[in-house]
Amino acid sequence: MAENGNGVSGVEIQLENVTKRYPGSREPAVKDFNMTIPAGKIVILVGPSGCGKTTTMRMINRLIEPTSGRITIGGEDALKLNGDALRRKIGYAIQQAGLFPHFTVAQNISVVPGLLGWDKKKINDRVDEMMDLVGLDPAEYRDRFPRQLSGGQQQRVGVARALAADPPVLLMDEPFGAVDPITRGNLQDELLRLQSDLRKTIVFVTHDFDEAVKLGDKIAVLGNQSTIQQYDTPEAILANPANDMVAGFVGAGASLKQLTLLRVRDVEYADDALTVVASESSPSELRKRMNEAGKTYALVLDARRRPRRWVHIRDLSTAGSLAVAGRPVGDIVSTQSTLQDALEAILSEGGNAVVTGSRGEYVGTIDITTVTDVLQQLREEHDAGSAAS
Ligand SMILES: Nc1ncnc2c1ncn2[C@@H]1O[C@H](COP(=O)(O)OP(=O)(O)OP(=O)(O)O)[C@@H](O)[C@H]1O
Repeated sequence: MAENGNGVSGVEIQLENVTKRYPGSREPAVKDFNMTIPAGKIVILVGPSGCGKTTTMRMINRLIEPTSGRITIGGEDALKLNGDALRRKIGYAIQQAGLFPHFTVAQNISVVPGLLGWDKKKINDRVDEMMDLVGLDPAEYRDRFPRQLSGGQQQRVGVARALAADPPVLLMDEPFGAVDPITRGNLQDELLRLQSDLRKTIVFVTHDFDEAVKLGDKIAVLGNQSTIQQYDTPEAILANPANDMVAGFVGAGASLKQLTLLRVRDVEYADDALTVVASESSPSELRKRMNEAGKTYALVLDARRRPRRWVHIRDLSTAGSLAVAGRPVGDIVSTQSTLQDALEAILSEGGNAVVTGSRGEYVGTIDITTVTDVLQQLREEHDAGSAAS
């Protein structure tokens, strides 16, 4: 795919005065919709059930024909593109992956390249490349049928299929709606990782505001008939909801949600834990050091300085070696983790969560007061902001 500078392969989409009136309905499902979707960004459409999100999105790839209005994709009139051109330009991934049940994974991923008449070798290479991209080993999964995959794996195949013809635009309709929350979080992380390389223009529909905040460069909060209530960055929407409807959607936990926008590296975490490399010391030496430093807890590291165990000074009188003293470190966060992840780790650890650097090495610890201080500061900034406006 040709890139238009800065590694962006996506193109701008414009919707102008787009209306959809379904036959037999009195009111249009989408009324006079105007939006510019910037090239190479993820734009999320959120809003209550039935507000018109899916109708709006499907008009972009003409699965639904607009009643009136104009849609351009990279400057070209979408309503004038033929089927092949649309498929080349727009990938489409939906909830429950929408895979053909009697096609193998490879055949599913090959559908659009096949329609576009690519030769066999090119298609085969592309299948392997796409499977690697979404983290499925081709040797193992190529010839499986969808029913032989987990829900998360099916979604990955759905994304691979949508990307197979390397379209500049990707439409995703609740693509992770049908999987459990942990798999969903993983799929979201993978999409962000993919997008940092691919820089497609992605339009993504979801009910889930947290998902919107995590994934979106911009979020459009839609009301009935797809009326745009607010179209802005997640930060701006969280800090200043435009009206009561948006505020309701954002929810009372708005400042908590802002924790998903901040990373551990952005805050001042502590780096004063007493640490010891297990193979370089003994329980009695460590006890002496802890007494001198006035610490009741120490963190035992392995030879590569990765955190392994928490020990209380009491554990040291009975332990034979530091490799087995105390208890294993549980949830760990990295400097890249969001404060939301850090908060969960702190709660599950029941105190300090260990922070690691890029190679998994100890760099510090973070506790609940760090998080509550940040929340307090966000609230004060928000109050000052609303007082000023
Ligand atoms: N084929 C159709 N014929 C008639 N009305 C339709 C059709 N498809 C959707 N609608 C109506 O258009 C409106 C918008 O539907 P749409 O599916 O776009 O909403 P949505 O925001 O995506 O909803 P959800 O979040 O529940 O999927 C709804 O009132 C729906 O009943």
